[in-house]
Amino acid sequence: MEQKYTRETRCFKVSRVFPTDVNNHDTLFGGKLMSYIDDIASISVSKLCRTAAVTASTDSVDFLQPIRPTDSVSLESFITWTGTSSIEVFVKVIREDLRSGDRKIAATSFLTFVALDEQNKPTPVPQIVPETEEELKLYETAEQRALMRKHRREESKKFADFLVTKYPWE
Ligand SMILES: CC(=O)SCCNC(=O)CCNC(=O)[C@H](O)C(C)(C)COP(=O)(O)OP(=O)(O)OC[C@H]1O[C@@H](n2cnc3c(N)ncnc32)[C@H](O)[C@@H]1OP(=O)(O)O
Repeated sequence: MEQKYTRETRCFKVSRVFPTDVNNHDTLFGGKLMSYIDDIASISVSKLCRTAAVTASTDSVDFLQPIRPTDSVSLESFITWTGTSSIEVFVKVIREDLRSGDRKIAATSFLTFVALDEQNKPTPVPQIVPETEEELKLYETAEQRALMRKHRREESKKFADFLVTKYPWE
């Protein structure tokens, strides 16, 4: 089985917060941050598997700190765990006050992608090898998160079966 070190999947992105990126509280729009998160996570996934892959789920995006126009927003992503075709990615968002240099964790997120072959079917991915303390901690706790996701997915399917697809005006 092919293996890759976590560090080989690590990506980093730093942006300014422009006036078009903020909401009416003058903080970074949550949807913009979610788009940055999905974008960077997908690049870590490509570095791992080098095949097509889709976002299967996002566990949560925990917005811990507001990000203001005087901050920079940095995102770091890396693969924390792999199943057979599924890939867990962790994204850490840091906001830095550009006037003081003060840094805070502004958001964190776990996403799961699934690698696809040329027929768009799930396909096996290389296994990940963690090295640092942070990577090891996230790797060791990943199986538990994968189990919770499996359970949630089953519940979501049941819920979807219950929902109607009729439009309100029909
Ligand atoms: C990059 C983008 O923007 S993509 C756009 C947004 N994403 C999409 O459109 C994806 C839509 N969904 C799909 O295409 C399908 O549901 C897929 C590809 C995610 C899964 O396909 P299925 O045929 O249901 O896959 P299957 O049940 O065989 O599971 C394959 C793997 O995916 C994992 N998986 C499937 N759904 C989920 C989920 N919601 N969350 C976490 N893992 C999942 C399974 O646990 C399994 O993992 P393993 O191979 O490591 O054991």
